[in-house]
Amino acid sequence: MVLKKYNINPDLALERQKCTFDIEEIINIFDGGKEKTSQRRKIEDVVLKSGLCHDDVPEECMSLKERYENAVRKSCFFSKLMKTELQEITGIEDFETPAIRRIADALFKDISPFLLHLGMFVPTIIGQCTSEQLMIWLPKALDLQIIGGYAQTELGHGTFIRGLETTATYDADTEEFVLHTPTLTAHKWWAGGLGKTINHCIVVAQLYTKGVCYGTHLFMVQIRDLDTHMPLPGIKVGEIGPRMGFSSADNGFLGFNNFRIPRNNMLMKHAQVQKDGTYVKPARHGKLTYQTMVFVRVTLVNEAAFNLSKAVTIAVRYSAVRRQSEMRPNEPEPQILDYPTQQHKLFIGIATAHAFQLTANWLWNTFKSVLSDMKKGDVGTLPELHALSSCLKAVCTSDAALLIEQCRYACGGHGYMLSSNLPYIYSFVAATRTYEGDYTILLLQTARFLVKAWEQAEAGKTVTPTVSYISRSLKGEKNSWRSTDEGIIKSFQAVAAGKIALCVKSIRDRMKSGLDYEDAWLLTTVQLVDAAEAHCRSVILETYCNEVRRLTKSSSDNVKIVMHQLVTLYLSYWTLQRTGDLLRYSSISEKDIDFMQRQYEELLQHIRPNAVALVDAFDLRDEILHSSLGAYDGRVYERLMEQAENNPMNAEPVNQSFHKYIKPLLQGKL
Ligand SMILES: CCCCCCCCCCCCCCCCCCC/C=C/C(=O)SCCNC(=O)CCNC(=O)[C@H](O)C(C)(C)COP(=O)(O)OP(=O)(O)OC[C@H]1O[C@@H](n2cnc3c(N)ncnc32)[C@H](O)[C@@H]1OP(=O)(O)O
Ligand SMILES: Cc1cc2nc3c(=O)[nH]c(=O)nc-3n(C[C@H](O)[C@H](O)[C@H](O)COP(=O)(O)OP(=O)(O)OC[C@H]3O[C@@H](n4cnc5c(N)ncnc54)[C@H](O)[C@@H]3O)c2cc1C
Repeated sequence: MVLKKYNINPDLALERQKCTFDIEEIINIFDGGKEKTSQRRKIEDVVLKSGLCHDDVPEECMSLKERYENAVRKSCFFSKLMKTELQEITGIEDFETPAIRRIADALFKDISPFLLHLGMFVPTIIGQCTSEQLMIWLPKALDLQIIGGYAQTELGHGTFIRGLETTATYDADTEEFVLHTPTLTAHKWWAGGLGKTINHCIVVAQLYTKGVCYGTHLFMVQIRDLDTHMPLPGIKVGEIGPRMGFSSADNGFLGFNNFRIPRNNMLMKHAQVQKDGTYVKPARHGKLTYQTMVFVRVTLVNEAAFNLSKAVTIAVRYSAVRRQSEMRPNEPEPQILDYPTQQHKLFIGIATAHAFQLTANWLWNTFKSVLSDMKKGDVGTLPELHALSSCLKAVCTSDAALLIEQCRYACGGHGYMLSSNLPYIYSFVAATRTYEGDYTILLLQTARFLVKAWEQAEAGKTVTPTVSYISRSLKGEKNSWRSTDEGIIKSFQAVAAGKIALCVKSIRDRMKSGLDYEDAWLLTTVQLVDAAEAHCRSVILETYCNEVRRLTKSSSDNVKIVMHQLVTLYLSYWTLQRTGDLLRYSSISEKDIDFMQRQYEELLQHIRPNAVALVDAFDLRDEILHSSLGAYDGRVYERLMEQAENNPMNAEPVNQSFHKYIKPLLQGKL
């Protein structure tokens, strides 16, 4: 749609006059510097001027088939743009640059069928191929001569990778692997792009050679003819059907009937099958084939932050424009943003978007540093990265989904309109809580690491920095509540330590009463999930505080003030959410809680004048927001009416169903 130009709504104009800080300063902080901001804006200009974002009818009014075809069209032209103009004009060659990710949303209100190509296919080639394999597939994949996906999940198994049923059996006579789908439940299910778009696929299958099963490994498989796009003989492939979201992409199913691929199509960076069928196991770590999942989990923390920033921008701008009810008899209707309960719903969204974005950046740097250790042959830092990326992916996607839904509630009935974009943002983020490792499963992975860390600390060994609070707790350090940043973080660490201690105790007590370790663990899993969540909270709180302090060192005082107000709001909010835990594991008193409640309510008032400016500082263009409620000019009612008038349902005054059914019904002739 072409966005009509309106004058700024006067309420929003006034809000912007109240701003106490330089918005550009905050924008630069989140972009990573002035230069990065200007580079991002340049990329956005190129894409927006390309005309690619235009749809003749609103996407939500298209059929599923039309939506898919429209998204393919845009993906192809966008890919061309990335290879040509974007590279030439901005000098950017890296597809994963956050700027490309952001502007992609101007093209796709839902998602691109090419997402998995860039999000998982290319990263798997980079992380799992030998240098010879890399030279064959990477240039083709980057140049989009081949388009791929990642087919791991099956109809019967997603979480439990070791339970996957697809087999890849090595035939030494022909030096080929035979891929086979032995049962109904062994069919690959869900892979993005698989339904209709891709011609290649990374397939995860149980490797058999010389009659022995060596567990799951990765294989590069061509599934469609490059010219006709017909499925190759021995391949059964299709689309799995309509979903809650992801409607403009094609999630697929895939079955193999003794389908042969060359030996060299096993991705052999870590494990190999030699020509005679001899298996060479990975030298360093058994789970290196899971690396792409770790990469995506890291990027999903960024997705949580970005999508939450979109939702809260929409809801705050709308709340500044919307007037409803009265605070005192006969007074004019206030902006709904003036209600403390509305501020309570929304300001935590702004603070959380900051917290998650800074945590995402920190996690990305940790990921890069672990990769560089691994390149040198050191896999010692991988378990901590796995534990961190697992819990942060789980908690950030889950919190973001809840807060996005809260933004929708904050917009009342209009938030329910697809044109608000809130339902799209929600359904996208809701899926991220499940895919790439379900919430519970990933927290249990972190819990495993925490219990081990506890045992190591008990044995007097040094533990990694993110769990050093465990050693302090074991040494008997008592928590004394202080309502400072550091004090609150320490108390949250005391909560995590207390919960881990109880888990360890429960497991041991259950074992003493005769259970084996597996059963004792299983019966403790409710507590273990809780402990891992508590650990994750302490990591986010600490990272957020540290990063704000570091990044605002040379900022103006006004930016320091407002960024720190958000940090304090975040700390107070979580303190009040977790009073039960804090009363149990820290020395917080009822008086302290009263103080925190008052502080929280005062902060809402302090932040109120800057609320619109703070969401403006996410610097999200209208074309990215796609929202009738959240546009920069605040012309909510004009846009809602515009959308209604453009609704294809209104193209004819009388729908044909009247003549076919209603009239005969009215006349008793049906
Ligand atoms: C042209 C237009 C384009 C526009 C687009 C714009 C471009 C932008 C591009 C970038 C975008 C980025 C966004 C990306 C979005 C991508 C969309 C993704 C869609 C979804 C994809 C998927 O879902 S793929 C499938 C994912 N599946 C899972 O995650 C399954 C979850 N299950 C597991 O991970 C495992 O089964 C398990 C961990 C639960 C258990 O595994 P297993 O049984 O094998 O292990 P154990 O439990 O026995 O543990 C043994 C031991 O190993 C450790 N461990 C486990 N996992 C790991 C790991 N990953 N790394 C390291 N170590 C691991 C575990 O902790 C144990 O350790 P111990 O020391 O023994 O305790
Ligand atoms: C939109 C979308 C896109 C996707 N894209 C892809 C893709 O491109 N490629 C791909 O391979 N896959 C993809 N997936 C699949 C996704 O990775 C899986 O759905 C996800 O990993 C969860 O696995 P599952 O569906 O088997 O859930 P299940 O494991 O069946 O989970 C169901 C419930 O059981 C619980 N549960 C399971 N095991 C345990 C346990 N051990 N302990 C306690 N509770 C347990 C879970 O917590 C959950 O509540 C996609 C999924 C979605 C929704």
